[in-house]
Amino acid sequence: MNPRLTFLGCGSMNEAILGGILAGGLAAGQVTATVRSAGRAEELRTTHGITVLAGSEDPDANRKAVAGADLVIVGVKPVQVADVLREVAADLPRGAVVLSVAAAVPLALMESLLPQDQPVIRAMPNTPSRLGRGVTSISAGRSAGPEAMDLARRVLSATGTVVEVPEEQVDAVSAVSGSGPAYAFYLAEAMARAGAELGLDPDLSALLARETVAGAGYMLAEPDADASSLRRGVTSPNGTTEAAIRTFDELNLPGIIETGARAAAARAQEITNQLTA
Ligand SMILES: NC(=O)C1=CN([C@@H]2O[C@H](COP(=O)(O)OP(=O)(O)OC[C@H]3O[C@@H](n4cnc5c(N)ncnc54)[C@H](OP(=O)(O)O)[C@@H]3O)[C@@H](O)[C@H]2O)C=CC1
Ligand SMILES: O=C(O)[C@@H]1CCC=N1
Repeated sequence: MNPRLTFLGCGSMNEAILGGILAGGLAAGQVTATVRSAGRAEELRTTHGITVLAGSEDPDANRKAVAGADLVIVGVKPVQVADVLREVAADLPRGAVVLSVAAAVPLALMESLLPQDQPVIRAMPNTPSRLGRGVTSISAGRSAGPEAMDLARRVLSATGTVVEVPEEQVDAVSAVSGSGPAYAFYLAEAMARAGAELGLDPDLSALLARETVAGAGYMLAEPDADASSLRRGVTSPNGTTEAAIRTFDELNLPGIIETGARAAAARAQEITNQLTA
């Protein structure tokens, strides 16, 4: 079966998923997306050849876009999810699976806004999905049975790895892999700055940092890769890398990263509390 997909909202995250899915072979003719602005709609049409409706031009864009959909991927900001679901609730095909990628928006909230038996799935993807190298968690809502979960897994497999987690773990997934690409880019930025401070031309240093983080990522992507043993492979006893890692440990960089991840998860909980108050 060639599922018909609708993306409600198509910014950074949903465009990354869209890119992965189209590269995986789904025909552009199977896909409809909605956005707010006409300019963004035109950009997406030109880039991907899909049908795009803009809310600023057609107030019924979301309602029209869900007609005939098998899978509806909701990718608006968390605070907009409830309004968008309310808007499309009456137009959703009965069996259409609604999959939300929004951080912090609980299944129960989404289910309360949709018809009783509508299958709802909460997902936490990340932007490397565009290259088929993403990792996405999925959590089933009360009416999302094996068929709905299989459809989600099948469609999302084009974007990379798909794992299933209980909903209470989604904030932790978000703190590791949802936000995680930003941590890796942040590391690349810091390495580039360090190189420039050590006297390298800033552009050269940025190139070295970028290629290094990307190259290390490729090594991590090999089957059975293990971050610790790969790190040990670079760290000669009494050598230069050991001096750097010892310094990171003395400054408790792992603890700093854990504190950052805890802040991300706590922020998700705070948003959930605001949305459900
Ligand atoms: N960015 C990431 O790495 C990740 C994001 N997420 C989640 O993905 C969701 C989207 O985030 P992100 O892609 O970064 O955000 P963006 O702001 O990039 O995208 C939001 C999109 O929603 C569109 N939009 C706004 N209002 C409406 C509406 N009423 N109807 C239809 N479309 C609308 C916007 O259109 P326009 O462009 O015209 O304004 C835009 O295309 C969030 O809920 C976030 O938690 C989850 C994991 C990772
Ligand atoms: O920053 C955010 O809120 C979203 C969710 C995970 C990654 N980006």
